[in-house]
Amino acid sequence: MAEVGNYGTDILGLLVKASHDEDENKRITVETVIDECKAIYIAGHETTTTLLSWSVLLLAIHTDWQEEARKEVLELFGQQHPNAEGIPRMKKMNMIINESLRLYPPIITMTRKVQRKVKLGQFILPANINVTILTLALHLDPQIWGDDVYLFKPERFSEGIAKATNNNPGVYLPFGFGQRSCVGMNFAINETKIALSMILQRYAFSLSPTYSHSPVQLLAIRPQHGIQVKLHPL
Ligand code: HEM
Repeated sequence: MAEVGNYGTDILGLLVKASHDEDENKRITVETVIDECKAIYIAGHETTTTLLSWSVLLLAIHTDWQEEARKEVLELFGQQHPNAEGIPRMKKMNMIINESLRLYPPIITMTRKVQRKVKLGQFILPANINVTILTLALHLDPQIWGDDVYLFKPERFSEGIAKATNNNPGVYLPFGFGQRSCVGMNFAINETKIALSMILQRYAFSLSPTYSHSPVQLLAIRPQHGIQVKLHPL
């Protein structure tokens, strides 16, 4: 139990603490606390769920990578729950997640407001317009990724994101870029690694013939009819 006045150090605790700040100028309203909770819930739930779903689809199709991932999970954790020492050492899993996020970024566009008139390449952008960045178009550009751009090839990321993008961080944006990039990135990646590991420890899975491919944008890009896989207990 938290003591009175001690709200804990998780995000909710920090928000509640800020709503009780003695300095009126720093204090936030209860409405702001509620808004922030809604933002975190919405930004954090759909996105991670869809990443996990598309990763399962890709591994159900590419069973060679599923085997590679399972081998890594069993080497690191055996049948134990994934732990804090092993999770950062998951190289194959990282490659698979990076490639899933390239092909199926849950958030496919981002918007930035132009604060003041600025020259961007050959364009002059006036102040107060919104610029939309097409994440998906960048992720599927053959000039950046090569002619095999539509293929699931986690080996692109075998030497990290910088190498895969030729040191151009602006072409791979699953979590955005700059000061307003995703605050939940590490949390989401760890959560996905844990969930996938626990599935791989227990089941082999293959794509069901009833699956029908139909990505649809409902906030995040999600599979319209779900993802049906056949589970084979190990
Ligand atoms: C696979 C999972 C996720 C993906 C793909 C994702 C993607 C993104 C993207 C593209 C942005 C916009 C960044 C920008 O404009 O540069 C964003 C912002 C944000 N994300 Fe995530 N996100 C994920 C998980 C999460 C989780 C788990 C949380 C919270 C626990 C979260 C909280 C937020 C918040 C609060 C923002 C707004 C940040 C700001 O405006 O300063 N996200 N996310």
